[in-house]
Amino acid sequence: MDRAAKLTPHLDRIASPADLRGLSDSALGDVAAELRNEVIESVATTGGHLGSSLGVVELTVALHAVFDTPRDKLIWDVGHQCYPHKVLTGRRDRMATLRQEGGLSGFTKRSESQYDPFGAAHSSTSISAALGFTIGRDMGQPTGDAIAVIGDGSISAGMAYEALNNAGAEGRRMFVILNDNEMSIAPPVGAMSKYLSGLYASPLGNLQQAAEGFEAALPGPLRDHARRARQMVTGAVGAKGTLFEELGFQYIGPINGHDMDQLLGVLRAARARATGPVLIHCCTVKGKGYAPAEQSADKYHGVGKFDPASGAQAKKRPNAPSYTKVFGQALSDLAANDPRIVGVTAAMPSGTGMDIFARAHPARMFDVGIAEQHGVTFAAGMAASGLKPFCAIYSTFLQRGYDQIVHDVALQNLPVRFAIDRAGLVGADGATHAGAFDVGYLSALPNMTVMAAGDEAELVHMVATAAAHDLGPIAFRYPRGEGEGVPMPETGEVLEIGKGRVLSEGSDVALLSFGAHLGECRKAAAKIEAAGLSVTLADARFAKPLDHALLTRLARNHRALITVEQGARGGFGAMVLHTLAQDGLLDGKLAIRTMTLPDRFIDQAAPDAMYADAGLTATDIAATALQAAGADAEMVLGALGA
Ligand SMILES: Cc1ncc(C[n+]2csc(CCOP(=O)(O)OP(=O)(O)O)c2C)c(N)n1
Ligand SMILES: CC(=O)[C@@H](O)[C@H](O)COP(=O)(O)O
Ligand SMILES: [Mg+2]
Repeated sequence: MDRAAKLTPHLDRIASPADLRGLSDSALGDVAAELRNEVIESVATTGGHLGSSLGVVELTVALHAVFDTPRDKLIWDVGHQCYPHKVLTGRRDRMATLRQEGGLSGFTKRSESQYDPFGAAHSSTSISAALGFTIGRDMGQPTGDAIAVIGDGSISAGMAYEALNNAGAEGRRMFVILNDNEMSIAPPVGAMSKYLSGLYASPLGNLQQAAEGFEAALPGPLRDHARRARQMVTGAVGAKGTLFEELGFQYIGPINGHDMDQLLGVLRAARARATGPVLIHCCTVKGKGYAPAEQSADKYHGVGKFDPASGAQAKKRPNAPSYTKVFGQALSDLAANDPRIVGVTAAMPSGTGMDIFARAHPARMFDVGIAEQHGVTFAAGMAASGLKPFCAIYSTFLQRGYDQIVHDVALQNLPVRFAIDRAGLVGADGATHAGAFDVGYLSALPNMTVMAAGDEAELVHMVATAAAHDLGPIAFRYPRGEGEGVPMPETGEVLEIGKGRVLSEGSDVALLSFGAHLGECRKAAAKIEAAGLSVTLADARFAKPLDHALLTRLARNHRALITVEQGARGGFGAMVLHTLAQDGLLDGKLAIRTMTLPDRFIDQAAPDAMYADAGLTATDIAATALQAAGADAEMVLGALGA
């Protein structure tokens, strides 16, 4: 993109936030206007979280202009709205690398910049982190004020209340900016959303807003008198404090988060006067200033590359249905004949396919907001009542509800069905969103059944199996994106719990796949056979309970047994090792290798590149198998086409 052609004279002068602090208020407005266009043009070439970023352009400029970042700690909740922040904090020239291998993260990240004091991506952590920094400041650490910017969706999560509760009680000076754009990924749900809308619809709210606007325009001493008068009036009419004031925060707002004068006035006043925790309620528009985003239902929450002139997104034709769509449709079909099936999502109906289910069964899909902990125990209550709840939560976000899975579901042996999307490596969202740990953290639980779909047809069978399984909790995992393009069954067959399947018989090497790396294992098998060894390829289907008969057969009849999974150590391969040891099959004759994700976090890249980085390509699998089977180096190199 030819920068000269874009004419951003004001933005060009901003090498760091310090350069904002010498500008006039109107010049700051000019920077914001150019910054918005910069974000649109940049995300058009990379894709990413456009809507949220456009909603905080003025807020970002004002926060960096008023506060002394990086000494003052600006903490973005989720961090998906941080693109304007990244442009202003020295990363403008790297925005073209956003969410790509070796490039900028799509979220804030400590290792990326001193202006990113706290990493994010999972929501609702910013107030807790800000309070932590505040304690640090008060105990003499070299840090200034802490400012958490949290959205109306993110503030619906329990963790945010834990933090508000604690911060309100601590009573220490810190700032929370509630960025209220009346959107989560989908339109917001929950009583909190209604409450916030009420705050700026209330007559008092409007009066307060008018008074504050008037106040902010007054010169210093007069402004103090006006403020005191307003507080007396609101006090006199017995104005009920907002929830936030009841929790010990000074509440300011609602203010217009796109009005630079209001923002600057309120932030300057708050910074000058705050002696305790302050919450500034900022009303913004998700996708602000870009018609295609403002007009779209999801406000361009997450977009691919697009034409900035029209907003038209580059749509590539899928080769196969996505696992998400296959799940949503399979569940909808089953629910048509089973009134006990209900669905639960935590603010991600479209991401999980629960939107498909909701269109078919609107009264049976429950969106609990960003509240995975509540969602799991809510589903447990449904199961205890006799319903068949399908709790559809991404692997990475399910981590948020782990104790609820242990304590409320597994321990009580309640038949909650967990539909775990985004299992394995997810690509552009990087390490924070990797679905790496669910197999380990679920297989460790008594009563839990853990499945993984080898392809999209297997997913249909697993949905049917889960629906039929009333004996206790059951989970099935599947990756982000398209399936393998295999023939699809008319309906799902109910699988025998704990039984795997053999896809091809051999005698030298056994490849035991768990989940969607089955395709890569097929390619590896071909390479191993090309090297002259015969291969048994099996799909375990279950990590718990394991198929002991299959394991015994593979262990007894092969020189080498290789397990492969799209997950971290401590998952499927570990379960196999436990079982082989218990079954006395670790006799020293069998060469065993467990192929997992490595013991490190893997940054964003295309999924194939991430799996290559993880050492899980077909070539890696073949090399591992051949070496385990005692093939000489020449044979291995030959097989690898090296
Ligand atoms: C624990 C967790 N659950 C779900 C998500 C997925 N997610 C990312 S952004 C988002 C919506 C956030 O809404 P809001 O805080 O209002 O921010 P906005 O996008 O409106 O700026 C969700 C659900 C997440 N990042 N973390
Ligand atoms: C910011 C966030 O956490 C979500 O928007 C997430 O990026 C969605 O992931 P998918 O794109 O895989 O649905
Ligand atoms: Mg929002």
